[in-house]
Amino acid sequence: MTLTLETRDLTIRFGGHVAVNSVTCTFRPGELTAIVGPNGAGKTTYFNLISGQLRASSGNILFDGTDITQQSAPMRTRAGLGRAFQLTNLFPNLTVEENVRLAVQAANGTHYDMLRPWMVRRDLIARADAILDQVALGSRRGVAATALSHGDQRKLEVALMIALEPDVFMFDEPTAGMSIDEVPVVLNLIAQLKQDKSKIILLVEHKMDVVRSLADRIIVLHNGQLVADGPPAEVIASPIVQEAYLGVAPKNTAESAA
Ligand SMILES: Nc1ncnc2c1ncn2[C@@H]1O[C@H](COP(=O)(O)OP(=O)(O)OP(=O)(O)O)[C@@H](O)[C@H]1O
Repeated sequence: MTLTLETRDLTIRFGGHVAVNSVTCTFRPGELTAIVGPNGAGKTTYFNLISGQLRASSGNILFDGTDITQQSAPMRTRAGLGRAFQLTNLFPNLTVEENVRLAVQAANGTHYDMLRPWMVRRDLIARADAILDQVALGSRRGVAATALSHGDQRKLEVALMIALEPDVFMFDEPTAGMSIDEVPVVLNLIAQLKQDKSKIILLVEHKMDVVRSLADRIIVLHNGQLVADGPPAEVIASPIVQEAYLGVAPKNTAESAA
């Protein structure tokens, strides 16, 4: 059976406000889905529901055929849902290299062989090195996580997610706050991850140029509801998006769509 991630009538209420309203959607491997919509549409809330940071008021989340609606965020991570760590999840005083090695070890913990510790250790070190190169942090390996620039911290967050070898990669505005020269590194990294067609990739993103360059599919949330779903060109051109998304934030999108 193909791996799928599915939300069924997923809903969350904050008091009287329905932030995510009965969203039904299926995500499949080999597809990068961008989740777009105006400010306050419910994108991050939907993301948090999927990763387990928030609990649904009603509806279900199914991952690989299992209902994970009631599972904690760590359980979902172990099951294969990867979300970029916030800095608070890192060891801020450890170096970049130490953080990545710890994540690689955590991912391989169950396979640890007491009789071959050095052999295993060499494998893990090589894996950590490869990930550091992949995210272009090789030259920053000896720097404490807390001393990194904002852009490098975001890269480290992605490195830790890669280390955990998830089936689902979740990116919430991965280039937010980055300097102009840091952005391509992260976009190339996501494009590289897309090459592995066994992965499901979800991306919350405001910048339409980023969405256009990476997405295989776009879903649009508006007032917590799923209002469009399809190939990028089709969704961007649809009247509901022109009105609901581009219409609501003309300045933002006119700039980024240019
Ligand atoms: N913990 C919370 N308590 C109360 N209301 C919340 C909470 N989290 C989110 N909301 C509300 O839910 C709605 C959706 O917020 P959310 O952050 O998911 O939107 P978004 O589409 O990610 O917006 P943005 O693009 O601005 O990040 C907003 O009206 C927000 O104020």
